[in-house]
Amino acid sequence: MSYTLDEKDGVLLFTLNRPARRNAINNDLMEAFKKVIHYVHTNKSVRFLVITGEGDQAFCSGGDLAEFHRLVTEEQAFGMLSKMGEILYDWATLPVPTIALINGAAVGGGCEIATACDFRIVSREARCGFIQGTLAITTGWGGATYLFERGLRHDHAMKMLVDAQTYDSGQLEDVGWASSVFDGDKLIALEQFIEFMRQINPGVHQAYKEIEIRKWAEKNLKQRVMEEIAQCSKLWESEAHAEAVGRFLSKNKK
Ligand SMILES: CC[C@H](C(=O)O)C(=O)SCCNC(=O)CCNC(=O)[C@H](O)C(C)(C)COP(=O)(O)OP(=O)(O)OC[C@H]1O[C@@H](n2cnc3c(N)ncnc32)[C@H](O)[C@@H]1OP(=O)(O)O
Repeated sequence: MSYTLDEKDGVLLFTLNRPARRNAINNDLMEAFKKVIHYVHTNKSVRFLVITGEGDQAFCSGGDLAEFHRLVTEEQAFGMLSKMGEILYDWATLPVPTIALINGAAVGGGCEIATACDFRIVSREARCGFIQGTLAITTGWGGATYLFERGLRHDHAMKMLVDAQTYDSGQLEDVGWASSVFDGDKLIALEQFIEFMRQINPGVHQAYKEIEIRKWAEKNLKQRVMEEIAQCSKLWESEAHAEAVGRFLSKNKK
């Protein structure tokens, strides 16, 4: 199974379980995201939605380059990118606090998924970054649109995107992307992070989420996400992108 889903004491823990692929997102995992979103909407017992990665190497390495390398044209790319873009919008507008429990590298689309969450709790050893630029593309799942919504100083947000480099946990906290940095057991860190939230009525959490969701509706956020995705789709069919992905996929091959 490419993921696990555990509900305990109001916390729904969604674990990406493809460690041999650094928890890369393939079509199966996109369907899993949809199941998780439906579960949250239909189970009022869920008070917090947490996403994490299996193992200690990666939270999520973004789209599965082997699976998606087959997508060549702008139209083919838009089909996959917009599917995940819709999913992430539905994720970002859930009525419960969403937490990215970042146990390792969060790069590319993995960084976008974390940015679409309300909170990012980052392991001291983790490195995260919007590395899409190194593949001659831009963020393809709405991550830049969410990043500009997260209240970072504009130059900090822009530099994360245009540098296309990974940041260590200290840098991520300095620029305001990481909500907190933890050492040791991630589940202990999670419980410490939600200690006070647990004491508050879920209706309060839902009301605060609705304030942000109303703002996003007024600002046409979803339309802006789709425009971001259309832009990435155009770059996807470039020779530079195909060559960059080909280099990555051949780098470890004997
Ligand atoms: C799809 C759209 C979306 C967007 O446009 O927004 C994106 O996500 S684009 C960006 C796609 N992601 C990447 O380019 C990241 C690629 N991965 C890495 O940079 C590294 O793997 C890293 C930093 C995550 C971890 O490095 P580490 O040294 O720990 O591991 P390896 O690189 O040796 O990888 C181990 C193993 O996993 C395979 N792998 C890793 N990432 C992916 C991936 N995204 N898709 C498919 N497979 C991946 C890698 O090929 C190795 O396989 P092996 O068979 O063992 O050689």
